[in-house]
Amino acid sequence: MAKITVLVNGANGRMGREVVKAVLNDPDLSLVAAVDRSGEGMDAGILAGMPACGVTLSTDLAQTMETTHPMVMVDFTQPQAVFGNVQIALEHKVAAVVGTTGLSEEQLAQIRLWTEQNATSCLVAPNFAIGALLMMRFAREASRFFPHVEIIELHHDQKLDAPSGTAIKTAELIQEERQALQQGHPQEKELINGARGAAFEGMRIHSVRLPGLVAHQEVIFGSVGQTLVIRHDSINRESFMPGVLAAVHRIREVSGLIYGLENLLF
Ligand SMILES: NC(=O)C1=CN([C@@H]2O[C@H](COP(=O)(O)OP(=O)(O)OC[C@H]3O[C@@H](n4cnc5c(N)ncnc54)[C@H](O)[C@@H]3O)[C@@H](O)[C@H]2O)C=CC1
Ligand SMILES: O=C(O)C1=N[C@H](C(=O)O)C[C@H](O)C1
Repeated sequence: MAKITVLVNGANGRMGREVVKAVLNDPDLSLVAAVDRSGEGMDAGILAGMPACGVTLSTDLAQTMETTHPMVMVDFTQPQAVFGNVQIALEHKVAAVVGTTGLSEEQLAQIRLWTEQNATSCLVAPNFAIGALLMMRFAREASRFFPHVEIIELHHDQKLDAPSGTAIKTAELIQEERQALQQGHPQEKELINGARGAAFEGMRIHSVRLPGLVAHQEVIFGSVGQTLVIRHDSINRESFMPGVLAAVHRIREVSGLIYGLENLLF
């Protein structure tokens, strides 16, 4: 069977380097291009801590697509860049696997249109760790019985967006299931701005940023005389790779926009 050819965008970043390594180690995938705004001309394999692979980093995504013709682009860049990157990929009829967070609902709607216009597909996955998908699924289920809930997400201090994409997706899933509820005391007042976290449909999301952390989330439910805590920890970035690889393998078997890895895998 022919290998799936892959372009990694953001190949010099924390996630991008891990994806390059995972693609190089997968016998059914072929890394044909690596793009990043830093590290131009460096070998992607070496940057990822592997032997040289002969793919050097470039900075121009469109031009690189036109010369290397990848089947799939994997994007782990940054919130301000991802929308434009996805447009370039889909207009070149390259299927996109997107881990970068920060896309708005309006942007997702536009991405859906591009997939339709170009007869291709795009997965936007706020979290590729299978344990995180289960944490979100369990939280959604628990909220049927425990409508009082707060989300605490904890990440490394280089993260650009808050709250995390995972926390937003978790809140959206909970919202689908739980009864409408404005939590907290109606007269509560913040003595310091932001003390109660971000408000989302009557629940609160809290963001912690500290060196030493990777990606962690607790969903805390409270009821009379009991609490339930659902927690997931990514202790390294390898935790995301089985999900990324599964998405690269499957993305061309589907069409349109898929939001959430669970909708491709489960
Ligand atoms: N969906 C998931 O499971 C996960 C998602 N993420 C998300 O992935 C994104 C990247 O995270 P990290 O790798 O930690 O960040 P990072 O800052 O380590 O890497 C981003 C890389 O993208 C490059 N870059 C930025 N703008 C670019 C552009 N316009 N064109 C080409 N390259 C560009 C940077 O030079 C950098 O090398 C973030 O949005 C983060 O939230 C991170 C971990 C897991
Ligand atoms: O920036 C990160 O690191 C992560 N970002 C994603 C998010 O915003 O949810 C996924 C994971 O939490 C790691």
